[in-house]
Amino acid sequence: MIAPAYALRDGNTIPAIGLGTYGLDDQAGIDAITSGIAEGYRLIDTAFNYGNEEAVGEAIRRTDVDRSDLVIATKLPGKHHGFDETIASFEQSRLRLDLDWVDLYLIHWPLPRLGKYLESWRAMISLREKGLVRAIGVSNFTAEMLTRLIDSTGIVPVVNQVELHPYFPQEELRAFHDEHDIRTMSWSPLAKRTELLQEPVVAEVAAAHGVTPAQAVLRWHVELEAVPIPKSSDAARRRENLDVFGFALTTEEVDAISALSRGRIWGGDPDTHEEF
Ligand SMILES: NC(=O)C1=CN([C@@H]2O[C@H](COP(=O)(O)OP(=O)(O)OC[C@H]3O[C@@H](n4cnc5c(N)ncnc54)[C@H](OP(=O)(O)O)[C@@H]3O)[C@@H](O)[C@H]2O)C=CC1
Ligand SMILES: O=C(O)C(=O)[C@@H](O)[C@H](O)C(=O)CO
Repeated sequence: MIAPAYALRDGNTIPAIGLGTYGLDDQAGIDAITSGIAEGYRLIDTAFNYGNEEAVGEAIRRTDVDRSDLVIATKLPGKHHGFDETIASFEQSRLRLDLDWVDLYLIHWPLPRLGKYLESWRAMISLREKGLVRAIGVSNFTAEMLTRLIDSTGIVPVVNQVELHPYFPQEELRAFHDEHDIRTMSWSPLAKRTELLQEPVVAEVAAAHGVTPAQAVLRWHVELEAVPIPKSSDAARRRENLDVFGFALTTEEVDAISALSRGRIWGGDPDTHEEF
């Protein structure tokens, strides 16, 4: 199963679902990511701070899928904010990934107290101009932070990757993204397999379509036109997660799942969370 793709505002494309890789490292991680690509994943989400960029690079070397058909996303860590630091950090990521170019480069967290994300954004613009990065975006940015980037540089991030799942549907931020043609990416789309998959409403929607609870939740992301990046170390679950394009939810089903909303779960408030 190959997911359809969305056009990004800069002309690049992004698959409608990707493979999260946090925790997929070492040999098991290489095997899982290699197998994920063979199963049909074309978007792979990693980060400097996941410590697995080499594993992702090895999986890419092992696959016979054309490099230009893959979208490899990685992220700048907080410890490397600043113009020169960003350029140097990117080069480390690129070498670890063993790639000529990175498809999507994101600022992982804004760290507003540090006050350097704008400098990093300017560095990312220059990396894109040099052709080392195809598309640039951010992660965990608020509407105010996005506005600051846009007003200061005139360059709009193509994506904002944020915590998004039925417990935290992010209506306001998604509306802001829509206004500015920023594609939403959903991290922890299955809410890290908490009780979400046991919620009665999720089970009802899943049963109505003859799919699993995880598929119902991932299809909910697709209906929101957000790009979920579920992580699974298990081949059967990875295939299940990708297989969400043969059915559609009604507006009522989408609304019923969104009604599970209760707010941010892991305390990763972009205004205060610091991750270096
Ligand atoms: N930008 C950011 O700040 C952040 C980005 N991320 C990114 O988002 C990705 C996904 O988020 P993550 O936190 O991993 O959480 P997810 O919501 O993807 O949940 C992963 C958990 O769900 C389980 N799981 C996966 N598929 C199924 C299924 N079909 N049925 C039942 N259980 C399932 C996995 O177990 P198993 O492996 O055993 O299948 C794992 O325990 C990360 O890997 C990372 O790439 C995450 C957090 C923050
Ligand atoms: O996984 C990521 O991208 C993160 O930003 C981390 O916050 C991660 O969620 C984590 O739990 C690190 O301890």
